[in-house]
Amino acid sequence: MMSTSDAPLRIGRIDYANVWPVFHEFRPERLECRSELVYGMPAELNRMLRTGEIDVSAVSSFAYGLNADDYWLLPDLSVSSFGRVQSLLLFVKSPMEKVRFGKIAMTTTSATTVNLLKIVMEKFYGGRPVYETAEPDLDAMLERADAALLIGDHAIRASWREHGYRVLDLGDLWRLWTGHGMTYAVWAVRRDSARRHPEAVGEIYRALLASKRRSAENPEPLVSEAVRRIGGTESYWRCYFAGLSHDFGAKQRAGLSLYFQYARELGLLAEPVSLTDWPDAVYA
Ligand SMILES: C=C(O[C@@H]1C=C(C(=O)O)C=C[C@H]1O)C(=O)O
Repeated sequence: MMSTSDAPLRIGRIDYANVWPVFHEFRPERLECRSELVYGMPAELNRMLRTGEIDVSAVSSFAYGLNADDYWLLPDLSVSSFGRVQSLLLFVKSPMEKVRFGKIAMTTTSATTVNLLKIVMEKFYGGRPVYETAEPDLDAMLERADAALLIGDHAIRASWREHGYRVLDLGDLWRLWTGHGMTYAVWAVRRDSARRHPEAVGEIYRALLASKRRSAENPEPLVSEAVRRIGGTESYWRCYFAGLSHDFGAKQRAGLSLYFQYARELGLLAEPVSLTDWPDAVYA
């Protein structure tokens, strides 16, 4: 399904707090072009961007890697970290000795982090666990598995509980083993949509950058909204947002390129991935 030229452009918004700094001040109704937001979990938006049900979206970087020939990156937007993220968490029930060759339950909502976990377990820890995907419910996952991977707000809420498990932060592990940062999500536009609507995509892109800039200057509105909508303390959310980077410069690109290289080495990706920016972004 592809949008026709008079249909509104559909913009995917990941329904997790990690993208708020880019979307918080973004108001599609104030734009000249017709556009609408579509909320979803990363895995749903990944699928919708692939089928053309949406035109531009924050998606898992792994999903970009799978479809790089059909997408362009909106430059300088990402969800990245240089170390600890606090929302990409492996909850470990059994000793790591057992987890390495045991069973790991992984949330259905992710594409980047499930493959990051495979890289960490197989390449760095020399393990070969069995993976299964499951709805993001920590107790149900750990009834049947030695460890469970949650991302986003599901991971944050679970980390606040008195759960008694050991917790590994995937951003931390990646940094520890590689020395690099990691990019979990990027903003991608379908090439066919961008060719049909370059001006609208430019307007949307400028508005996203402006929203990101405002949130970086003053994260306090995000912090209060997160406390109100999700819970936790102001200091938790200040630290959470400060630990994320929403830029996509040389350092983020280096970390993501290494991830794609390792994913290929493990057969998780069939082709090498090049990071190709939307060529008209220079005019936006
Ligand atoms: C930092 C995060 O990054 C995310 C992880 C994703 C993935 O694993 O596919 C996709 C988008 C982001 O939501 C997070 O979920 O907390």
